Amino acid sequence: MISFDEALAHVRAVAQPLGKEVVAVSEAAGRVLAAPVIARISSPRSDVSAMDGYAVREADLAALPAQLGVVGESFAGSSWDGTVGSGQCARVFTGAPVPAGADRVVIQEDVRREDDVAIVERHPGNARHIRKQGGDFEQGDEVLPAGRLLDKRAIVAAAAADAAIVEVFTRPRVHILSTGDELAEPGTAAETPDAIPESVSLGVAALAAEWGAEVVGRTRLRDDLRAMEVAAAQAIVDADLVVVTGGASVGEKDFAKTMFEPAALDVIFAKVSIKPGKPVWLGRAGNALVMGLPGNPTSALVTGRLLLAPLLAGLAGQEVADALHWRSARLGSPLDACGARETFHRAQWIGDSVELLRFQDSGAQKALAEADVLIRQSAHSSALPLGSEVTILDF
Ligand SMILES: Nc1nc2c(c(=O)[nH]1)N[C@H]1C(S)=C(S)[C@@H](COP(=O)(O)OP(=O)(O)OC[C@H]3O[C@@H](n4cnc5c(N)ncnc54)[C@H](O)[C@@H]3O)O[C@H]1N2
Ligand code: MOO
Repeated sequence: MISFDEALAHVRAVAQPLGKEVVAVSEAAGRVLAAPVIARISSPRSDVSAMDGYAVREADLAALPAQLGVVGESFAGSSWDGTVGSGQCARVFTGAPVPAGADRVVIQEDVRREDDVAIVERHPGNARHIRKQGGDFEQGDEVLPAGRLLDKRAIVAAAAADAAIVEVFTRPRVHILSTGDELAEPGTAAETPDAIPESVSLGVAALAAEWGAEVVGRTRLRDDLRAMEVAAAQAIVDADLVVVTGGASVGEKDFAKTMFEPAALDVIFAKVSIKPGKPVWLGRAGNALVMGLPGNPTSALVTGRLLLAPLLAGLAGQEVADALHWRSARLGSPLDACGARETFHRAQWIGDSVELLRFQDSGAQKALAEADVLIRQSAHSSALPLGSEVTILDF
């Protein structure tokens, strides 16, 4: 059995971007840049006011009160092209270009207006309230590098660079096959003895979308090998990555790998020394990758988080490491010594420490919803008292 780090090395080796395409910036949120975004304009485009008020000359504030003639008005979107001379000022609003001649803005709360005269009675302080031209970025600057995920913050920067289109990596197409005679569509299990709601594929689909995939299919299969082979043959044509849930272990009807044998499944790894999720596997069939997750819901979501998320990150153009930001936290409950498998405990933030959930069963579903983080504990490591520092991953 291989270790988690060895499994991750296999994932890294196959997690290469699939292709590139050009999309409208308005459709690009959640995608990964395949080329940098270069600014077509500077931001701000010129020196602009940071406040609503009056553009004045600092020298005119040397003797107070200052009485300044209002000679123009500059708005964001329609500037005034005049010049503020000595003893003059111009009305300006937030985001409006500061007229020539002026070197500071006095906020309107510090100005008394009498007809066409603005009166400044007390010195308004040192803040000039002017955003310098190019203070954020200059025309021609690289605003975002290739490889950057266009999250809610980066998409603002891309649009601010005046990009109508961006080059992004194609999204991996994922088909999820869930296996098991006991599985029923949620909402129909109660009527049939021994049936259970098929829950796992919904979580895997949500995880896949979160990591940049396009979920092209979600199919529930009975443990009928012939029908499973047909579904497998179709899925590897329609998708870049097929995720199979369940049937990963050694049961008589565990056909998750067998169903891909007519498609010449090449197994990259099978079984990883982790708890939960030991039966997780990865292979290739035709042009598609195939990842098998254990059927136990907590095992499926933990292995999905640990191995599927990094695989998808890489296929979608990010780094595998982007999906695994390990950090440290304090234990809010003691941890027993670890067994032979590296363990990923489900835990919850309580204040500023992480507490183990009481129910650690790999079949857990309600407790799964309560797990904020995974605590990583090395195989054979000793027990840890409350307050110890541990390595965690957002779940
Ligand atoms: N003799 C052994 N038995 C088992 C071993 C082993 O090494 N030797 N490994 C155990 C471990 S660890 C795990 S994890 C499970 C994984 O088994 P499978 O991947 O074959 O999963 P199934 O048997 O199909 O299902 C397990 C469990 O999960 C429920 N399930 C399955 N799919 C779904 C779904 N889509 N939605 C909701 N629930 C699902 C299923 O009903 C079972 O209760 O094997 C151990 N056994
Ligand atoms: O790996 Mo299984 O998930 O321990 O039950």
